[in-house]
Amino acid sequence: MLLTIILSCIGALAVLTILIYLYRPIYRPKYLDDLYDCHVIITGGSSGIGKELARQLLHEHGARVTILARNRERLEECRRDLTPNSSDRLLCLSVDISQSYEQVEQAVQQSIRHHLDKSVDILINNAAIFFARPFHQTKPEEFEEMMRINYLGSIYCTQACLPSMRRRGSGRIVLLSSQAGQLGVFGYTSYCSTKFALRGLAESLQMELARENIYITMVYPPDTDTPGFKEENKSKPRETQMINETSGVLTADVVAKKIIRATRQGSFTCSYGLNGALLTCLTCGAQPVTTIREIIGQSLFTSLLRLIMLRVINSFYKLKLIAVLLFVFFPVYTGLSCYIHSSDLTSCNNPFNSTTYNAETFSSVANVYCAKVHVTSLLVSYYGSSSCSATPLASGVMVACCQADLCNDVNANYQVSTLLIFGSLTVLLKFY
Ligand SMILES: NC(=O)C1=CN([C@@H]2O[C@H](COP(=O)(O)OP(=O)(O)OC[C@H]3O[C@@H](n4cnc5c(N)ncnc54)[C@H](OP(=O)(O)O)[C@@H]3O)[C@@H](O)[C@H]2O)C=CC1
Ligand SMILES: CCCCCCCCCCCCCCCC(=O)[C@@H](N)CO
Repeated sequence: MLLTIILSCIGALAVLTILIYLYRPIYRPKYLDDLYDCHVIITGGSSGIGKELARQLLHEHGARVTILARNRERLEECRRDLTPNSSDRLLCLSVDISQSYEQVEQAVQQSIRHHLDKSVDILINNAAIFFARPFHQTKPEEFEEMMRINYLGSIYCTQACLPSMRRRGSGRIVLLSSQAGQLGVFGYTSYCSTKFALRGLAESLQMELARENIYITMVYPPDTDTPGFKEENKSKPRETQMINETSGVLTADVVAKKIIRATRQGSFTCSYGLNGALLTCLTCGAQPVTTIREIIGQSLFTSLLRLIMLRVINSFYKLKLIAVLLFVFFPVYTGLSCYIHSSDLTSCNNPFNSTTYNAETFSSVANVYCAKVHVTSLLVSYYGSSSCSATPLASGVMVACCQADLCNDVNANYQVSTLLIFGSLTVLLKFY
């Protein structure tokens, strides 16, 4: 008996050892301890995520940074912002990374000369353009331009930096993708394609470069509050907005911090929040891994995630109808209840009673809330963290909170009725 137990223990251990050996991470990059005096090139570093990366690398890590972007005024403003006392640690060069390889190469050479002939340690391919628009409203030239900047621009910069990294035998290359580089999203026919292209590039290139101690990091942020994002929002289809809202909005500061960490670790992927982790696990495909945690997570959970994703996608396909229902219902309902409760509401500071109120601000505020309500109910039901009955409740609470936002003074009657009406609406939608 004892012998059998001992033998099976040894057997189990042997199997485990073999499994761990077979499934060890494909490569293990060395952690970059010290970024002081590191030579970093950031494309699109004059705005948003790129600018925040430049700021943190300069001021928190003491790196030497070169920013490549087109607009000279924005570059100059950025230089003043980041180094008010002017410093030779920051070089800003005006170049369009999508025009020609030669121009990009010249800029990289200039950067190397400027930073005391140090070869490039880290290249961050961050520059991109983006907009959300249905396929049939997008011109062929717009597809071309986006591909040229987002994809070819990254190729040119990577090719220009690689020789010096190779010579030294180490380097890190970061490619800014997006959650929209992990799944197709309504309105992103042009943008998604460029980000999917980067994924193919990253997987193939990593296979070539791992033996040379050069590691690639693909970054998949959700919506991030940047000048580019604000511009994009001016003409975003509602469907795109509602889908994107499921992942929330981050600040450039948070996004940049994690990019720097992932780059130092040499992780192949860098994602954000619960949706990010789930999407990265679901879309792992044939990409390399650098940690045992990823191997276990991906091999155990991808099939389950596929099932959940099918439900999520199903709701994305039906968004239009749900959106119409909600967008019609919400303003009408809120208008009515403002009218009914107008005496309660006058006592508190709410925007609907102020003189600046007009129909347009009213419906745009209402629309944002609608999206949030819908998204909350989606999340609650898909993550299965609560039963069906929790969904309308969560939405009701959400609306109640939104209205408390509008009206500093919390009015109980008003909110209870909101909760009930919205609760029943969400139940209807759920069964539909
Ligand atoms: N903000 C978001 O919601 C998200 C962004 N991302 C990705 O993060 C990256 C940065 O986004 P974000 O900070 O919002 O972008 P912004 O639009 O705020 O900034 C883009 C930067 O890229 C530069 N740029 C654009 N085209 C070129 C070009 N042809 N040559 C050189 N530089 C160029 C711009 O400068 P100039 O115009 O002067 O050339 C600017 O500095 C992008 O790759 C984006 O796809 C991913 C997920 C979400
Ligand atoms: C099982 C897993 C469930 C996961 C739910 C899926 C959620 C998808 C959200 C997609 C968000 C895309 C944001 C793109 C932002 C961006 O890149 C732009 N701002 C720039 O153009």
